[in-house]
Amino acid sequence: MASTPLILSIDQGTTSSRSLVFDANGRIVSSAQCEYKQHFPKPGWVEHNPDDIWRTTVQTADEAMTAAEQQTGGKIECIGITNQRETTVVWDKRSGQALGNAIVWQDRRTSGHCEELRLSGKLDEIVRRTGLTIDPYFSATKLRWILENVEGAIDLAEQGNLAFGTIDAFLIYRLTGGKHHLTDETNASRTLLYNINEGDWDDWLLNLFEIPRSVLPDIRSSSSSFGETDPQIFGRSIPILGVAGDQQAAAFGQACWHAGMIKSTYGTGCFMLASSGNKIVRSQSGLLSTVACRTSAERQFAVEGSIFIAGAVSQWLRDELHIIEDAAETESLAASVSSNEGVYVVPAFTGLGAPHWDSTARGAIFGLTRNTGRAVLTRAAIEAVAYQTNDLVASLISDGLSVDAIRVDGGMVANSWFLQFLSDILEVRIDRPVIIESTARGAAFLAGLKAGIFSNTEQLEELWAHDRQFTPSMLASERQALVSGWQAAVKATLFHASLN
Ligand SMILES: Nc1ncnc2c1ncn2[C@@H]1O[C@H](COP(=O)(O)OP(=O)(O)O)[C@@H](O)[C@H]1O
Ligand SMILES: O=P(O)(O)OC[C@H](O)CO
Repeated sequence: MASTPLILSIDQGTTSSRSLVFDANGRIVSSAQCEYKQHFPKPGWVEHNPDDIWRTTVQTADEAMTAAEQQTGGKIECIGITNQRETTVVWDKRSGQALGNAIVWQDRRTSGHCEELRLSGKLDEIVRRTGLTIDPYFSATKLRWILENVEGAIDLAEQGNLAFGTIDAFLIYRLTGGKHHLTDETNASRTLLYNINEGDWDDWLLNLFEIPRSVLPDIRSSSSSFGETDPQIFGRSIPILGVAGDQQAAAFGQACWHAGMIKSTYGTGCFMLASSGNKIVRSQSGLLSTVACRTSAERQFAVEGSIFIAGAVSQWLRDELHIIEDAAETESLAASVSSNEGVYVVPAFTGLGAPHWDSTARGAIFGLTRNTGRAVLTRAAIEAVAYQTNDLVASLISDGLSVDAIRVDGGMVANSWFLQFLSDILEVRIDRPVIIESTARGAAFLAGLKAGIFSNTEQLEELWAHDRQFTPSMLASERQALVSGWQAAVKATLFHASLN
């Protein structure tokens, strides 16, 4: 019997590293997952230990590969990598050893630097070049911070021995035994150092952030060759043929590559991407322009709304408030009460992202009474994710895009109560696919196309199937009252931030 071609997809996420093996029909054959420690050394700071990222990646990859090969008699033919974006790490090119912890996308330590940039009148030019905005979220100010504050970094950079990367580049470097310092264009487009119009690192931005060009990886398109793994790691060399930032990979895994198609991923944060095909669409209402995955010569783009806290509200309820034991409990608790009783949670724990972009905002709860208990608080926290998505949809609409249906994925979409509420608030059909691991699937698609395991994107489109559709059923008056309550809560939160 001919052996089945298999694809290993490494999904290095904010809270865990996952490895999934897919077959030539885009089905999951095996998977392994390992959570790792989050470091919060100061208020607003979030770090990851790069060795934890490396260890959990190799461990889960090994586990998933062994299981899949034993189960099917097939062989892993290629690897796709997808990763939490913007998170910034530097390492010594000679040893591959990181200089300190990675600064995570949620980290706010560079708020002051961002404020200075805004006040210096650079916003419009930065937006024009990058499609992004000025915010600590992106990599550039984090890298600048490292060069200024991490011992030895600037000296190594001057010697040409310092490497910068988002997590994809770090993993490629280590997996290829230090042979390749590469990133892909979707990850590059999130650094604030990449010119979205020209498709390359931008000298004006490098100069502005004082970043030496020698620290930067070379950029490839997402479905291309990123070298082969060092045989000492998995016992043999395996080509890395697909790399993309996790949100772009999720859009690809959801087959959202025609202009106008929209996906929204609910992991730690929520990231909504609307494909704009081969055009860069410039939002006038707080959304970003970003590079999407492509499989041909023509570059592809998307409009993105980024919300920093989505599934992480469940972790907050579990780990900080201790009012639930498991994220899955939020579904039955939210459904156990008939309304939010006027309670609104604004989970601006790490500032507010799109469309407000206020890195100084902090979380708030409104409408508490002596009667407010864990069920109402949980419901309000989950509802907040839907209201935040509604703010993104309002931005898309005011930018002239139409929103007919949204394909959703990520850990939080296991919560059907949330998806029904989301559909009610958005007044839009929500499609949950059979495979909600779209991120990993997207990276597998990118690698599998390059390897010839999949013949074209039409074939991949046919592999997408929905598990359940959620359609709006709430009374317009009820919806309006809820959205107004949310808007008032956000306004008060922003006002409070402006006082500091
Ligand atoms: N049933 C659920 N209801 C609400 N949130 C959930 C549920 N299941 C998982 N989550 C949340 O989803 C997130 C995990 O999703 P995942 O896609 O794995 O995230 P990431 O890739 O950011 O690490 C966690 O924040 C978790 O709290
Ligand atoms: O790891 P996730 O799924 O929370 O995604 C993080 C995003 O890429 C941040 O931009």
